[in-house]
Amino acid sequence: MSDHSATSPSLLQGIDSPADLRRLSRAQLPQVAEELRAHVLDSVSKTGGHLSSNLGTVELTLALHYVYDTPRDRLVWDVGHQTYPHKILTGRRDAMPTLRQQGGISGFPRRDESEYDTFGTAHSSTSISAAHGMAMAARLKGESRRVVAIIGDGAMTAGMAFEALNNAGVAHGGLLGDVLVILNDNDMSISPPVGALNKYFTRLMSGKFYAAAREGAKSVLKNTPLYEFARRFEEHTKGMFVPGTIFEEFGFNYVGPIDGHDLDALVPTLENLRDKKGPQFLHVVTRKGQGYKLAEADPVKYHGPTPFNPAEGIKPATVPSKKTFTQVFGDWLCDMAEADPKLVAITPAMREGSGMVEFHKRFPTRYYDVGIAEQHAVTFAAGLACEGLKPVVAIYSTFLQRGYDQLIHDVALQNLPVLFALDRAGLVGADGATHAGNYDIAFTRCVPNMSVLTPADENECRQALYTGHLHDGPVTVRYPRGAGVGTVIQQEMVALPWGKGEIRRHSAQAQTRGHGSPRIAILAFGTLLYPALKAAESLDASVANMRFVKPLDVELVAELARTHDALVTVEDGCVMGGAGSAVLESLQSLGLALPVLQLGLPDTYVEHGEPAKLMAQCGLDAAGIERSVRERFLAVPALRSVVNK
Ligand SMILES: Cc1ncc(C[n+]2csc(CCOP(=O)(O)OP(=O)(O)O)c2C)c(N)n1
Ligand SMILES: CC(=O)[C@@H](O)[C@H](O)COP(=O)(O)O
Ligand SMILES: [Mg+2]
Repeated sequence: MSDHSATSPSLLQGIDSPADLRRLSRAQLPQVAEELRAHVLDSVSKTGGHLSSNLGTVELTLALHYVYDTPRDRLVWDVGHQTYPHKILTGRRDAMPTLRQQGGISGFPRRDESEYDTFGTAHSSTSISAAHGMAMAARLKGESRRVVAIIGDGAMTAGMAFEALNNAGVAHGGLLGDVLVILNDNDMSISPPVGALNKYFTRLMSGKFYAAAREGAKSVLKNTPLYEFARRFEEHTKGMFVPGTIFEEFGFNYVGPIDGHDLDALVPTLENLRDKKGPQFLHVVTRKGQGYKLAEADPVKYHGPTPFNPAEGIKPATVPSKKTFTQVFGDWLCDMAEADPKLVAITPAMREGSGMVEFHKRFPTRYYDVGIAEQHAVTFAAGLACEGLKPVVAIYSTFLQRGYDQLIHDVALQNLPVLFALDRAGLVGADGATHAGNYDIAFTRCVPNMSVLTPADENECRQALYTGHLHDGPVTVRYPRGAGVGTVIQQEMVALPWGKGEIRRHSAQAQTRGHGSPRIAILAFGTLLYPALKAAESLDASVANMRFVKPLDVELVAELARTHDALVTVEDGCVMGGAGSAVLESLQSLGLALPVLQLGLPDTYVEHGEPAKLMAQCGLDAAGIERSVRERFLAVPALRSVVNK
């Protein structure tokens, strides 16, 4: 990165809104781009966040806010992980040190954060649908505004993007939306992109065509006035090199590919497209990590780094840290694949995040990265299972939401043995509410044939995955982001007793309910077993590690209900419909009535922040569990003596 800003007064510091940007001359834009890129690198290196994608969208963002009348014109970003330059130009420059921190600005666009964030997002491939909706609304309301969807080549692989193209490219009751779709093609997803579409994009921007376009454009367009430049640029890129594309078949006017780091190409092309009616499609070529050599060389490593020193780059950790649950899964997957040739593994574009790099290396023919296509991932697994294979779908809890109908209709209804390794269960931290895996217990346990396992620690996670793999039906094994308590992981795989929990702590008051001192039992699901055990010490409560939400260990529930005066359920999923609800349902059918306190994630969206602090805020650390138990049972006369201690 060259240091333009060292020699001239800062332009970026004078931009508090896009209107300020639009007052600058075209000749000043390269300096703004340089300062913007430096600001992104500087702030992300301090806060952590999505770096490579943001370095790649600097010029595109600048050109869009320069050409379009934002916020009147709508920019709809896909995924939204590349919106830091947009945030900086739209009044949030000085808030960047708070990015993804508790109480700070979000790492994604949010309608409640800025009027420039036209559509809340973080799950991919929604932009064209939303932009089409906005464009049609403008037509119906008689407003003349432009709507632009900016979507990456990775996000473009999802079926939803094509559903939207299919709909946006034709007239509805004679009305056609004025929508521009910009394909930001950096030839990368989080990991290298996959699939036939990627091959197609590669052909469109292949050395031969794209390089010739750039060179040809330079000579054709030299010394032409602005409007003429734009007109000829489009003609040049369109007519000469890309006679017919798939996007034209969808009803879009395709322009490109153009260099997304060249403001002299971007600004006139956008000006030209801005004034066109109907569905437009602009193919822009960018480089992920542009301008920061280390990120250019390894955009995967710099996709979402934690804080680092930009002068040195990301250093390998010196102290070996505890294994994350993701690593536990990755190790198990390789060991299991070694033992069972029927195992195949699927990721919807999350190879690194799901811990599958090693599996991909060692078992390339049994590894499937299907792109950002969660629905397909699930039904594809169903097909594999129909033919006797044992598919493992490694998927973040939040992204399984995309494949819910497929989970019910294609997998569970046919009782197919598909193992869902559900990573990022519970709160995830800096990504916030969009990525929180709060709902999977509730939405999987209600599906017939599904089994739902909630291991408490690393070793149990390995054994739960093994147990799930052996089971002849659909199973989810859920585990959170990051590390657990750090239990020793036993290499030997031993199946957990199916549908059975275990008592991990006995209250000292080992009596039958109603006699002697009152007793409380905590029924813990998943990793919250450990804070529950801690809370139990001062409460002198019994604690059960339930392990299974479904099939629930009803015998254990009955035993605990008969020998205790109150039950507490604890889980890192939503309270509504969650594991605690399963316990209540079982008590009801057993005809047992006693006070029950359900602890879990609240019926609100928990914002971004540090996971431990957020869990404490939700009352799900040891102190919070203890506090809630005391508060709740203080109101029950029969239990007052135990919680008053
Ligand atoms: C539905 C969904 N699945 C997976 C993800 C995780 N994810 C976030 S960004 C990304 C890659 C997107 O690639 P692309 O759109 O090309 O943007 P780039 O990172 O290249 O800038 C993925 C897989 C997501 N956000 N949403
Ligand atoms: C934007 C997006 O969806 C991913 O990049 C996500 O932020 C990754 O999260 P993890 O860091 O938990 O893998
Ligand atoms: Mg990309």
